Amino acid sequence: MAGEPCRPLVAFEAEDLGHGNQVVLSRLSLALYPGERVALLGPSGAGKSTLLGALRRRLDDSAAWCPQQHGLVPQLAVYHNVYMGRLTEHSTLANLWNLVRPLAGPWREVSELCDALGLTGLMRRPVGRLSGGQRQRVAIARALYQQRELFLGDEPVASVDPHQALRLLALIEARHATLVIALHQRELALSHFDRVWGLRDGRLVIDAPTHELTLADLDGLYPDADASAETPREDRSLPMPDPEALPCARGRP
Ligand SMILES: Nc1ncnc2c1ncn2[C@@H]1O[C@H](COP(=O)(O)OP(=O)(O)OP(=O)(O)O)[C@@H](O)[C@H]1O
Repeated sequence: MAGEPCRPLVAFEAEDLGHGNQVVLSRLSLALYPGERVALLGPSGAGKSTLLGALRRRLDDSAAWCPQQHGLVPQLAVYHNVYMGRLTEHSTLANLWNLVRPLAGPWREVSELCDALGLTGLMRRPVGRLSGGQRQRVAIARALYQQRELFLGDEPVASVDPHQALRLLALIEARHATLVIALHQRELALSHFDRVWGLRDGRLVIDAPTHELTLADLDGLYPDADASAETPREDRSLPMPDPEALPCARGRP
């Protein structure tokens, strides 16, 4: 109903996230709303993968997952690696048969995805014989093949050129209503996402719509960034929005 606050797909309220006894992100509060495209930024080790892992556990089967270490099997062909995105949807027998003789339906679907991702003609090539950028695209193809509403990506466009990064993001966006993507390209974060979550020093220090942010705000996340940013870092830490005040639009406006 108009005027009703929309419900987040997932929310954390003052939660500690980490590994075993090690807290990486302390007292983390954030919410992901339907339709949002979120760029997750922060220096190496800030906790981006840790947060994505926690989101993934909460969202379970509703999220397609494109991990940083692609998790591809180098000995297997591109087709088989992409097919693994939906391995659990088929019977063991079908999966075994598919290894020997690819199933017609999945072959056609994977082939279309590979064409869209610039992997035409590589369906039978073992992943171990691909370039880094090609492997990255296979990992994206496998995540797209899962056909979920939500996409979680850990630096899925890290090892491709800027032009290709745009194309890949467009493909991901076209197939998913909601995205959370870790990346290091700050300009891309501002130009192609609705919202930024910025991590630094074990905290979420930015949680804001991109139209309220500048490159200098994002530079402040990185200790090595140009110190010419004019605003002191304390002032660039943006408060959490009040979910009650947020109508449902493309995520929250
Ligand atoms: N499986 C793990 N077990 C224990 N500690 C871990 C594990 N994975 C990550 N860490 C630690 O958690 C902290 C955050 O790591 P994380 O991988 O989440 O950062 P990141 O922002 O994704 O970094 P990068 O940009 O380098 O991928 C680091 O100190 C890291 O050493």
